[in-house]
Amino acid sequence: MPLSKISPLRGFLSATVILVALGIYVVANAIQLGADYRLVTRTHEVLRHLDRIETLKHEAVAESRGYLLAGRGEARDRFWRVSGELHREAALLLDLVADNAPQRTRSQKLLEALDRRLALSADAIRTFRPGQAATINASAARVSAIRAGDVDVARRLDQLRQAERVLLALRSQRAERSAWLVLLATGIGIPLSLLLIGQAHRRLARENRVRQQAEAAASASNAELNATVAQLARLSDSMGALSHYSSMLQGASDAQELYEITSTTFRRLFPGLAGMLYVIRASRDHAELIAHWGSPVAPNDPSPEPHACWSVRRHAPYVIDDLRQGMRCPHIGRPAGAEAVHGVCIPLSAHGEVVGWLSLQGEGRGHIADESLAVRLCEQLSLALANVRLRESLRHQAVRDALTGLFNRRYLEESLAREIARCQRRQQPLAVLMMDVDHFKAFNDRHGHAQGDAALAAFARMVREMCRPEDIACRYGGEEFTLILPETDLATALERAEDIRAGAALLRIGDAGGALLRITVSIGVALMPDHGDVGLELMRAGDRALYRAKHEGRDRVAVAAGASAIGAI
Ligand SMILES: Nc1nc2c(ncn2[C@@H]2O[C@H](COP(=O)(O)OP(=O)(O)OP(=O)(O)O)[C@@H](O)[C@H]2O)c(=O)[nH]1
Repeated sequence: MPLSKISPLRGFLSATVILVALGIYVVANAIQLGADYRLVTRTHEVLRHLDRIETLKHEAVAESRGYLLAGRGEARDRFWRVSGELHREAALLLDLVADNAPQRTRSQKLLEALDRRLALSADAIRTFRPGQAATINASAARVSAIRAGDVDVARRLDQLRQAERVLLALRSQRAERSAWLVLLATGIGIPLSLLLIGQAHRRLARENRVRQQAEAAASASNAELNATVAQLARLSDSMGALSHYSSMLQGASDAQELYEITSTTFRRLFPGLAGMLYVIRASRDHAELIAHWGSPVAPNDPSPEPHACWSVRRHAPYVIDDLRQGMRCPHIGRPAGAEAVHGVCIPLSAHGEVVGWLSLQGEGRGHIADESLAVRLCEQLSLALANVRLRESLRHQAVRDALTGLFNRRYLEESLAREIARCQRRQQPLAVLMMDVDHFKAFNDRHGHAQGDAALAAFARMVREMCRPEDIACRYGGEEFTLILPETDLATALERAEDIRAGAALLRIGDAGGALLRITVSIGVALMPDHGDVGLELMRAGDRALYRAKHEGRDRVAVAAGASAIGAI
């Protein structure tokens, strides 16, 4: 298997095994080398002893000859002393070669040869008599034995030396081989271990890198997943908020409720932002700030022109990164503080027409958070606004007279019955004024139908302006009008009727030629409970009083018959 394919664990294990085996081998070889060294040292000692034995043997022989030739006693004494020393050396030699049987045998034989040779010299010394030197020479047999002994000793010494030298060579060779093998094993084992460790380290580093990359990828995908989950949660919250807002808007009965729901919803969903809700008036000449929430960070025009907002001009949300520097909508003033203010204006469009806009503003620079949610909320608001307007318009059409804007006859009959019941419950009076424009046929004939319409509208406007909020002004039909005055007694009713009559007489209706036309009205007054307890009864009584006012000369007020003290004014 190539080294690069070995796993890091295997690599480290193999390197450890090699290093341990190498260590054991080196220790074993060191022990062997130690033993070899000791043996070599001993061989040198043996050789030294052999040299010493040879030297002592030569000394002993020389001393014996000295004694035999010169008869000096000192030479004889030295002979005995050297002989003793020679024996001690020989004993030491035997000790040194005790574990080597052949050398031991050779050493014993050398010792024996020495003993024999020294015995010859000792014998010659013992038999020597001063002045008898010539006798020695005469003993040829002894001389021959001495020479043979010398040769024998020399031969045995050589044998021992040869054997020790062979041993020395063998031991040196073995020690050298051991050292070389240690070197070889170390030279191979250590680089191989290092290679394995390096390879394992490299693989480990690579695996570490791969693991780190995998961990980084896993953590990135984890973060991505978390972000997606958070986004989904936000989306779900947004959808929930949107759905709740939508259902609340659908339940709203009028525009005012829409504004309140919108204000509450935006305050909750966009807590850091101030909101301004503008609605363009039906006349489209200006917009009106009809609701606001939060603390505005810039001044806002309460009644700007519709085109004062860029979102209306562009029919799209308009983001302002910083109100201090960017292209502000003209309806937003310059923020007073030094801090950046960001904002967005979102148009409210329904059925292709912009009906208003929502302006959101907050401290700091940039886009508002969750702008898309704000846009979708505004879409819902636009639809709800259009629906409420449509509903109000239909309701208006159903109960209002188109020419005068007053309530129509159907509404009159419904509300009269309701108001009578209410006043009866509270034991309060209720007055009904039946009003009719005098000689209106003649007015029409003289000035035209359009002028007639204008006169009716002008009269209706005047009546409406003179009404209290609880009064109900209606066009009964043609040029006839009815005014219901709840909780009004006869005296007050007559006062109000007289005010209307006088007001009508003061009306000036301009014709095409610039002339100012005048009208007068007659009014009949009936009172609940004096003239009846039901609507029809009261209206008939009022009608009769009106007829009387006409009959008595018009431009006057008459009270229905049966009323107490007050008669016609
Ligand atoms: N211009 C205009 N005329 C209307 C309207 N409705 C009713 N008229 C007219 O009002 C006139 C009512 O006339 P009459 O009922 O004869 O009464 P008058 O002329 O007002 O006379 P007196 O009520 O007796 O004073 C008729 O000519 C109708 O055509 C309307 O909506 N516009």
